[in-house]
Amino acid sequence: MIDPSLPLLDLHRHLDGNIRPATILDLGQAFNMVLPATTLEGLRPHVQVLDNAPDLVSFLAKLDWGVKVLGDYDACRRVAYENVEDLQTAGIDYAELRFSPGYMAMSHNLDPQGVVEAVIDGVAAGQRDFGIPVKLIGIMSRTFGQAACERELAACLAHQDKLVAMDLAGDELGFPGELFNDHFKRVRDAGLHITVHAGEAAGSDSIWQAIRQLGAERIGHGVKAVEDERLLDYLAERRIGIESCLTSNLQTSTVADIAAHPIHRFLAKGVLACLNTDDPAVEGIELRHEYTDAAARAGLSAAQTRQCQENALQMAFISPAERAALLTASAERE
Ligand SMILES: O=c1[nH]cnc2c1ncn2[C@@H]1O[C@H](CO)[C@@H](O)[C@H]1O
Ligand SMILES: [Zn+2]
Repeated sequence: MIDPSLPLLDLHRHLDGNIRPATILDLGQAFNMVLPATTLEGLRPHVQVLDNAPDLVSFLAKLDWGVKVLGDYDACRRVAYENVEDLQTAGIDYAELRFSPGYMAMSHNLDPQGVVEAVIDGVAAGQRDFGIPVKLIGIMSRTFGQAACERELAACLAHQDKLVAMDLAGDELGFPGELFNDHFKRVRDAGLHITVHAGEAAGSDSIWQAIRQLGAERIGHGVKAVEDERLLDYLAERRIGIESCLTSNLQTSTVADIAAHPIHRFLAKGVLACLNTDDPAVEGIELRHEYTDAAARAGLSAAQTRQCQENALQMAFISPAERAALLTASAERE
């Protein structure tokens, strides 16, 4: 359930995991590309998870067509802009949109730094037109190795004043966090916030690693924290929040069933956990679905979903004044 007197925040949302199927068709045509289908219905099974994927890497393959059609910087600008429009349609009051410039640049040999600029530009135009506050998080896609992540990091740091944080995403089992210790030292030196995808495909050790070696202040997914009581205590004490994504965790087979998701354990332990979408277009869901259907299936009460809304407000990479403004705006809506 969503409490309308509190703001609705999406803190874990991949901009490049939320490219509209209609836009994929349109851009595919504009760049003379052969897509697997020429109609929306035909394209859907190639860009959306219809049956749960057997594992994370198979799930992630569904994001590929979205970035394959990014033939120039205008295309990147367009998807960034449409992402802000989607926030308005979804009734979201504030979002942190994350993106992997190297992944977006890859298919057409774009310059990752040009992609960063186009995304910043498209989101700024979206904010002007739709009036939704948005912050950007740069992603290093671990799937493509250390050198590719160095290029992504350099592209992001060239515009670090326009980004609020850095993240590490992609194939967690194939590319453990240890490979990226030096990258995150540079992120810390730059003074950006840090959130890391951890404990999704790999176990609780990966979460400890993200906190102790990478400097994570928040954890994306963190499902496997439930294996380690000491870690749960540590997360609660240090107020390291968990960005939960219930439907995503089902679709990647991280959990067998939403009813088995550990979010209620996190909340019972006093861990700051909140609900998020992850890759809305690929999953075929929006944040409202997570707060209503998925939350109900996870066994969350109205008090607990309200707690998630409050936790998101605590976890967001915003100033006290920005937090107060979000609270005032939602209170006035009542
Ligand atoms: O649920 C997820 N877990 C791990 N990585 C993800 C997830 N969703 C998307 N990406 C990764 O994020 C980058 C694009 O923003 C890509 O590397 C994609 O594979
Ligand atoms: Zn994610």
